[in-house]
Amino acid sequence: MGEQEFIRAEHINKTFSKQGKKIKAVDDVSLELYRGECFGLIGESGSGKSTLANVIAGLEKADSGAVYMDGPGGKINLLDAGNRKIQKEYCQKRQMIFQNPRLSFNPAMTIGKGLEEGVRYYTKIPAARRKELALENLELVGLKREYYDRHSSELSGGECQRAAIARALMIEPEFLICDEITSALDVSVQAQIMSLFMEIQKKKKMTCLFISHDLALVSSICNRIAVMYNGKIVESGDTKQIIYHSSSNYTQKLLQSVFFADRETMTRYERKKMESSI
Ligand SMILES: Nc1ncnc2c1ncn2[C@@H]1O[C@H](COP(=O)(O)OP(=O)(O)OP(=O)(O)O)[C@@H](O)[C@H]1O
Repeated sequence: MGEQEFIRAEHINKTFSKQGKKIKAVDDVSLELYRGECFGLIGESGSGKSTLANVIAGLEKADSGAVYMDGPGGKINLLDAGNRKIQKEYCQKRQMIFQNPRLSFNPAMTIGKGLEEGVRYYTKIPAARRKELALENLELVGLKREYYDRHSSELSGGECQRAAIARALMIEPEFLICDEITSALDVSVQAQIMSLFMEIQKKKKMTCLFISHDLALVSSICNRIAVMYNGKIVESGDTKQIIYHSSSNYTQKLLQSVFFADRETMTRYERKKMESSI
């Protein structure tokens, strides 16, 4: 049976203006994600990954392009600004996890209340059940129930990213967008967060757009990847195919720097994952 399409971005363009200069952050990008897959988006810093993700998430307005998903009566364009109902429904289906987990939480609010925010906004679930849900999700990510009453400043970086994952799971999203979720963490903590993330993604069968500049990490968890450079997707498809038979000079350079030059500086976890993935 063929893969079932979950979301499709078509001809996305986004330009920023900075000090009178135009920066083409995303340049005519099209991308398709299958239901339940973890799709990797890689590329160096400034290549446009976050901007593309923000457009797909509905957090950034594109200059042009469309993002299609199944809706009542057929495909709907999520970028259709006129349709607030569609946008609210989509926001309930997707969640983002960012590089800096502390920014996911209001420092004045307890972790528990931070977890409950989305549920309070999107659903009519009563307060007692909201609290139960928050406690259940804290447990799911390996945090004790007492973290419910703590503040983000009282958590380590890794604990805070666990809490951010729990927060993202609260409204049971179908689609997770993960933007460099381990880059701000210590190497040993990165491995723990990655195995937690992979376990949850598989268990909940969520579709995921996983963004990272770390090709070794992405190739260890994603069967399909896209490589971005200068706002464009220079290559996309099967991860192994791209690693072994890349047709793009840029990907080849990226591969050389990650898999060969940096081999010595890789952590044992990264090396093991990379080697088992190719
Ligand atoms: N709000 C903004 N205003 C002006 N320029 C921006 C803005 N956001 C991004 N850019 C520019 O757009 C380009 C793409 O940035 P983007 O953050 O999408 O890249 P990235 O691949 O995610 O990089 P990183 O891995 O460092 O996060 C960069 O040149 C960046 O400076």
